[in-house]
Amino acid sequence: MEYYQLTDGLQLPKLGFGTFRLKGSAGVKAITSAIDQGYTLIDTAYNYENEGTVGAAIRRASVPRSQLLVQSKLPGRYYHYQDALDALEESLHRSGLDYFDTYLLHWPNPKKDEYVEAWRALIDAQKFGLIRSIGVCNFLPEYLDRLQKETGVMPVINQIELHPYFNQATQRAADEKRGVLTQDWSPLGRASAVLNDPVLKTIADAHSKGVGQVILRWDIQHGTLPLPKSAHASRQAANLDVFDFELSDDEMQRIDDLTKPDGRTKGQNPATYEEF
Ligand SMILES: NC(=O)C1=CN([C@@H]2O[C@H](COP(=O)(O)OP(=O)(O)OC[C@H]3O[C@@H](n4cnc5c(N)ncnc54)[C@H](OP(=O)(O)O)[C@@H]3O)[C@@H](O)[C@H]2O)C=CC1
Ligand SMILES: O=C(O)C(=O)[C@@H](O)[C@H](O)C(=O)CO
Repeated sequence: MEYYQLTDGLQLPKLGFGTFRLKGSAGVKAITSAIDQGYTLIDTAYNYENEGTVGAAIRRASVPRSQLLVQSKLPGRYYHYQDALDALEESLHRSGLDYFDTYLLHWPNPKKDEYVEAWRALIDAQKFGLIRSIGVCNFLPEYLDRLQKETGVMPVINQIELHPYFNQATQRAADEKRGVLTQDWSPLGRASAVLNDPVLKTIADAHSKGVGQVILRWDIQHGTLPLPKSAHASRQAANLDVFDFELSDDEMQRIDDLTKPDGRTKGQNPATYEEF
């Protein structure tokens, strides 16, 4: 595995595991399988209602907790300061963990305008030792700058929707300029049409790889960290097996050219979409 170093010093693997919709005993089985196969960064969220499932999988897996990186997220309904700390403690309790390695604000919800207060809670939770690194999801450049301006602390991670049909070139550059690592949610486009794209298929065939593997390799060569989810051991293994080939500049460009202005999978524009 190769690693990124966050600006606060924490190292993250270049690829992690998404867990949205992995719940209950089937979820425990799937997440245990992912860890046993080599995933060390596990992405969950309060709103996935599966932090207990993630904790159970970690206790069953063959890798000690100290060698894993667990990432969860604070939902928008808990952005008042004390609510945020209480929700974080509840998430830790549900997962049976003493700390999260990384912890993110889930959505900016700009109309509600509470994300700065929530950010102050994360800054303090980090000081209390409940979280190692703090970040955000779905933050536009102006929201990142506001956090820096009002609290003096820039997030180290911004997790955003990113796949070949919505490649986020502008947001990626904005994150990089600010020293923020971009993580990619729905990197496989939630198993939508992108997985059958003919350009991706041609490139995949040229490398004797699958389309999913080409997408994840493209993410990593852009310096971002994809979080593919799969309930199936064989796909989990395939999605991790992306470190033995390299896309050429021309192939990278051909994939970049697939982006579409309205390429979001569910139209969730963080300037207008709100989630609590
Ligand atoms: N911060 C945020 O706002 C958000 C964060 N996330 C995070 O990002 C993670 C990933 O995004 P997600 O929306 O789950 O979607 P993904 O883009 O990871 O796609 C998951 C889908 O692709 C299928 N799949 C996985 N691997 C392959 C493969 N190699 N070939 C073909 N199909 C495959 C899966 O099926 P199967 O399971 O049957 O294998 C599943 O249906 C989430 O699980 C979550 O952790 C997601 C959305 C928003
Ligand atoms: O999965 C997540 O992390 C989300 O933020 C959700 O909004 C997800 O994108 C979704 O599709 C909810 O319908």
